[in-house]
Amino acid sequence: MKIAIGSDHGGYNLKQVIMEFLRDRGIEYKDFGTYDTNSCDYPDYAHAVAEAVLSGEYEKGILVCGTGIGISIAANKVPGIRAAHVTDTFSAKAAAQHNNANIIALGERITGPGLAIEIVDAFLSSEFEGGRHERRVNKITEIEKKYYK
Ligand SMILES: O=C(CO)[C@H](O)[C@H](O)COP(=O)(O)O
Repeated sequence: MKIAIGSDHGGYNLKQVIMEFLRDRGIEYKDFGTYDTNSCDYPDYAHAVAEAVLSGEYEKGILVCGTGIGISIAANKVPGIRAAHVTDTFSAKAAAQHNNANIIALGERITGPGLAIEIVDAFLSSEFEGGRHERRVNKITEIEKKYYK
């Protein structure tokens, strides 16, 4: 599994913790920035990670900003992206199993490093269950198609 990861300055430190976890687990990843704690704009990194996931080269994405909110909103503007802003492991698991989320977004100013690792682990180790959930996810795609030509 290859993971695309990105953050703004507000998520930079938590991203380092998550990347260490991925390295320890032997999970391949690419960091799409930002590469320091200088103030920057989260949509830039949301967009880069969203495109990387859409390209098919990366199976899932992880985004971090201060709250996880802005960076998930921005990623969700990209058709085909289902970015779930999560603050607990139950949601992280359900995001994969029910929503077929291809990105999770976390907030460094909200979620501590220990919980963040558990959230990432839950997301990466859970799979889409299909069935009734597939019908619902397909309806999300239908909505997208109405607005993005
Ligand atoms: O959480 C975020 C977006 O949802 C950003 O990380 C946050 O808004 C950055 O704030 P500041 O420029 O004050 O560090």
